[in-house]
Amino acid sequence: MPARVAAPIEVRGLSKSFKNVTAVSDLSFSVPHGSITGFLGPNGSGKTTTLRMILGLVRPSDGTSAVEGVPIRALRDPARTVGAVLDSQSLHPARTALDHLKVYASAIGVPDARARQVLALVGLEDVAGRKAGGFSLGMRQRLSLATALLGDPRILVLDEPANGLDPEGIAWLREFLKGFAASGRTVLVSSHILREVEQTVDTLVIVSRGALVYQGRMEDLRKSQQSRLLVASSSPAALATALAARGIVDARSLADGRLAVTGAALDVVQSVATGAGVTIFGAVAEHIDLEQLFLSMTTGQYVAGASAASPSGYGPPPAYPQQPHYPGHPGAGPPPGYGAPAGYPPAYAPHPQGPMSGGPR
Ligand SMILES: Nc1ncnc2c1ncn2[C@@H]1O[C@H](COP(=O)(O)OP(=O)(O)OP(=O)(O)O)[C@@H](O)[C@H]1O
Repeated sequence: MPARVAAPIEVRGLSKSFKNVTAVSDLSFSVPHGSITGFLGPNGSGKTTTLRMILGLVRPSDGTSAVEGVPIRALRDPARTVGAVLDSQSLHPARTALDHLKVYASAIGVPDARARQVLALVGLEDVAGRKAGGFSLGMRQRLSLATALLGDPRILVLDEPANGLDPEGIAWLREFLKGFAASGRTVLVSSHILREVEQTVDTLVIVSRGALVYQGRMEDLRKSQQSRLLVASSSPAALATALAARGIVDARSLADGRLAVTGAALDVVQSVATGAGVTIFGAVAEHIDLEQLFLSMTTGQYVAGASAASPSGYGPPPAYPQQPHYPGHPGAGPPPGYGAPAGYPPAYAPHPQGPMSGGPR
């Protein structure tokens, strides 16, 4: 029997509390080899803390994490194994892109020539001699990524790399990551916006309040989306009764008088209506998009799609507007630094972080 190949990243029962804040709670998941795994969750749901624990920068309160089967500190060649971009520090503003990379190249023991190679990989070769202080956010993100690539790692860990990028930057990142994974390598990328990574990731780990709410393939999540028919008829009550008699029990009245029917095709609804003497005036299919599904998983809140007249009767009763959830800040709204406008205040500036830099907190 072939030996079991260790997952690129595996966490088991990982937990972290900061004083009275539980940031991560009994979290287990594994990142499949060759995947682009999206690590999704709202602000404050414990993503950064988890990534920092995986990278050995935060000491777990409980549980374990492994990179290619071993704790990160036991890796023989960490820079060749995993490259990371976290958002904790800023680039030195007075240092050129090339110099910045050379400093890191020397720290991890790779030749200076690699600095130019990674600049080319991220499309920054033309600005190699420019100071990072004058870089746009997108350029800084690319430079951070270039730094993470210096060791030619098999695994990339990226914390919200699309944050603040324009659509062109996001498209570029998507293609870059797909190319990286297509070469048999693995990506773990966090985001608080599913739509932002929807076209990039093939596997999902979704967390809410520090705990796992979904792990699986993107494709399976898509398939699990149920669409419903919004039916306008001469008698919604009679139609609901007739549908129930045919075993179609998920039919709910909407505030606008339509019936929302789940689990039946239009021709079936039409034939049941005809049999019951009910006239159908019109029907539209409502599709729940993934972002709404994501919101319902992570906040317990269902937000109606644009095509829906009303969300009533669908999922948990929505209370509009609903406060986002910030663990550790019950009812207090966002903690300082959260919900910051687009653009990177210094505390959020991305920074490539070699897995061995800094000690665990
Ligand atoms: N060093 C720390 N000291 C105290 N509390 C912390 C610390 N780091 C994180 N937390 C708290 O832990 C919780 C999870 O934070 P974390 O940054 O891991 O979430 P996140 O999902 O990455 O959020 P975001 O998307 O906003 O970065 C939050 O309530 C946060 O305030």
